Amino acid sequence: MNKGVARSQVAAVAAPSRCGSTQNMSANVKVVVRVRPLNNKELEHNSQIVVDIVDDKMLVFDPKEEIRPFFYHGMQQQNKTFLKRANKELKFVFDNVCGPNATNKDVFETSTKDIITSLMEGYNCSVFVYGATGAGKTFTMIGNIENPGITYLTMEHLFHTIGSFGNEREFDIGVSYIEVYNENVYDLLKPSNTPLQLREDSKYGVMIAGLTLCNINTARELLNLLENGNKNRTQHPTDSNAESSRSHAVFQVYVKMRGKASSQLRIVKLSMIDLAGSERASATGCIGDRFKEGANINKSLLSLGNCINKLADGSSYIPYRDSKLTRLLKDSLGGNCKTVMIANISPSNTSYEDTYNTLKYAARASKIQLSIKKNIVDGDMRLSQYVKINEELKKKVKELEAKLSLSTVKVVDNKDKLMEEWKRRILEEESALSQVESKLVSLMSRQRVLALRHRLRTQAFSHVADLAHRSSYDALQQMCTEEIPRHERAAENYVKQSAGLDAKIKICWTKWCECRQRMQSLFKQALSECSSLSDFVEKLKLQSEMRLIKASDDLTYKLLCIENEEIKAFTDYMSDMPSMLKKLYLTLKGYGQAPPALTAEYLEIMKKAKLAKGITWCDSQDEGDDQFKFISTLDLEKPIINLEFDIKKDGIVTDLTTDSEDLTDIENRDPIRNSAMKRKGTPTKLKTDETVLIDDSIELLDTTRTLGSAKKLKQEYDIPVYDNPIDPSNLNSTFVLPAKLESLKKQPIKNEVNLTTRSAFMNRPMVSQKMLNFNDKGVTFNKPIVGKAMPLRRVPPTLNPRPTAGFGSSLSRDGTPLQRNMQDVPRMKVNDPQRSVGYKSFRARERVQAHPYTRPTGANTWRH
Ligand SMILES: Nc1ncnc2c1ncn2[C@@H]1O[C@H](COP(=O)(O)OP(=O)(O)OP(=O)(O)O)[C@@H](O)[C@H]1O
Repeated sequence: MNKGVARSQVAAVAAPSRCGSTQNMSANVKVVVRVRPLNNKELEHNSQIVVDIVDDKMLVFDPKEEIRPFFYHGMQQQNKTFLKRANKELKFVFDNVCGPNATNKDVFETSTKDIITSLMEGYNCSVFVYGATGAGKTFTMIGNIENPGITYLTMEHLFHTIGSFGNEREFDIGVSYIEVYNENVYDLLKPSNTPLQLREDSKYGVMIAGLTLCNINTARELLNLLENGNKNRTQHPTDSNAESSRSHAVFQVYVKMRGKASSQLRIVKLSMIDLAGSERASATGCIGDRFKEGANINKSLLSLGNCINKLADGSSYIPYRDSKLTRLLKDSLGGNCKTVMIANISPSNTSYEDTYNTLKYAARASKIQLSIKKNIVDGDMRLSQYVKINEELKKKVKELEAKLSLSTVKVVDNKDKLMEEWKRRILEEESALSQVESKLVSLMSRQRVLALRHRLRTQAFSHVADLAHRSSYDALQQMCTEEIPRHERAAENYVKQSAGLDAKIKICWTKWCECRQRMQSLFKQALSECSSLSDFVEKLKLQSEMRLIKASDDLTYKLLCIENEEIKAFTDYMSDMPSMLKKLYLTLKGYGQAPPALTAEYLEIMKKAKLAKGITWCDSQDEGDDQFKFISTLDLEKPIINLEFDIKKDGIVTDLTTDSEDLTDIENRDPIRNSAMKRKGTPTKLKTDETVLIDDSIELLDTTRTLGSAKKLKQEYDIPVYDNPIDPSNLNSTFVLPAKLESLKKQPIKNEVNLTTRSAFMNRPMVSQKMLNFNDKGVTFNKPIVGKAMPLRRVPPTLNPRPTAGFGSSLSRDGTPLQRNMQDVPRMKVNDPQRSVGYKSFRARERVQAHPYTRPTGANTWRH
């Protein structure tokens, strides 16, 4: 065996405590009571003895005193002992009772000598001393040089025993010495301020991490170790004991035995515990730190007492964890351990309570039943045993492998199930999403088709209206006028349908967004739990994209078909134009009325017509405009629900009321959107359900295209008064037609003035309910007014000389201030006999002037 101190892992040494083959046996805790002699103090105080030792196994606590008769004046007195409390006279029987004269050797002989035999047999053994402060625990355990304690004696005996086994076994002995002070564990062999930690292992039991183990070979070495260790132990004087130990000291010996002939290995542990004394603060007179020590001591001893009680009662739960001490003694008290308890008591009545308590605990402890087993590993097994064990292990391995493969299949199974479950959930959600999506796509397609049809219809109507307006052909104008209500109804229907679709799209789009959000989070969850679903998820995403692309393609195809039909109709319409144009041109030419510019233009058009491989759609510029984009694309992310093909935008009527008097200004404000809508003769729907008709009934107005000039013309032209006078200052070319145009149209049209101008007024349904003025000076009439562009009697010219009016001048020839852009036109009188001639010549001049090719450079007309 090696000498000296060596650090080693406790686990390695303590390992065998719960392993190896065992031989079970039951045993009680052996309890030895030691009664110390009265100390000097007790003797000085004439203390009475309250413990009567009957024999080596029995004692009586607080025995009855022999009552001697007391006589006074010859009479026996009865009440002599009336102040004396009643004796308990409790009889206790223990494994051994050592009296005041017993030496440590005697105690050793009766208590721990036997346990060395048990230790050699392979049992863990434990000895602890219990008692009040100053009861003689340390004296029993450690003793002194002259009278060594049981630790030394036990170890001496151990070494003696080891010596007797010298030929049979090899031994290895390690010792540790610790103290539990204030619920902290300290190493007494390697003093440190850092407490050691207790570890509990199901296999090896309670261990102390970082504990120092010292190898010793002789009892003398042990004595030196104990002496050094005790120097490190916490001791403080108390009233009860001048050298009171304030901690629990645990001395442990690990013995490793290996049979020389066999390979049998025994590793056993002997624990010897010197407990701190149980105490009453009053008895010890402790205050401050000592009081705290005492409280902790009492606490751990109380836990020990509880454990002893529970163990004695056979309780299934033992509160070992209540204190460090009980955790350390767990093995000694209730585990695989032969245990000896030495209860130290004082015989003095001054320690009456302590002695009584100690005896009670000792009595309880003696009832603890232990189940102990030998810690023997038989290393001398024959080959056949190895083979058998090997086969058993192989069998076990196979069983485990089978279990493992089953569990793997199960895991795979579970994985598949999980994947299938996710797929099912995703497909369910996908089906819901595609249903909503298909509805949304269908609604949006309908919206776009409707918008396109409306746009085409509006354009077509605008073309016809423009043509009719430009023409003086009454039939054409009539045709256009009849178209108005139809167009109005169509526009109304469009607005209604469009609004309905917008609402449906909005609802459907919200649903679609929710579905898609759910779908996204489902994808996310599924992928986080089952990454193998990534292909499946990607496939679904692609499918969804494909679905949208297809829907978009279908829509584009549908729109193209509609536009194709339109182009075809337009082509048919246009194909008649060249022949008509040719006839007209030739007629004009025949009359010598075709100017060179007109000829050049005609030839240019004919050239183009010949070269044209096809017809270019007149609105081809729409390709680049937003409206066209809206129609032809399908963007589910941003559904457009406020269409702008009408003048309505967000429920607000586009401003037709303007300060500008120039029609061109209005048209130019938003040429792309409004040109077709606000050209003269084009009805435009207002918020009030009325229709604005920009209607220059007097063809003369074509010369100027300005309202100011129109007014001026009308004033100068002196158009006769009809039914109701209208203030010419408010006269303009815009009329508001009521919604029920049909009824008004049926009113008889007066045709009193046989003038083209008048006819233009009369034959057009210029039935006004309200007049719009571009200067925001509208006048409302309650009754319908028929044909009423009323002339204003001219204001007599002033006497002041007027500036000469000329071409482009802002003054008329007669000095009347002209409106902006006013053209110089000859003045005519309606009642003039030559009026019609005058008018005709006026129209002729006007037309010549109006035509861009015919702006006169002199008085000549063009003749070919
Ligand atoms: N059997 C005995 N024979 C002679 N003296 C004894 C005996 N038992 C105890 N003593 C003496 O009594 C005094 C107190 O003993 P000891 O220190 O062992 O008490 P203790 O129970 O360990 O007290 P504490 O718990 O406070 O440490 C010591 O001086 C000791 O020498």
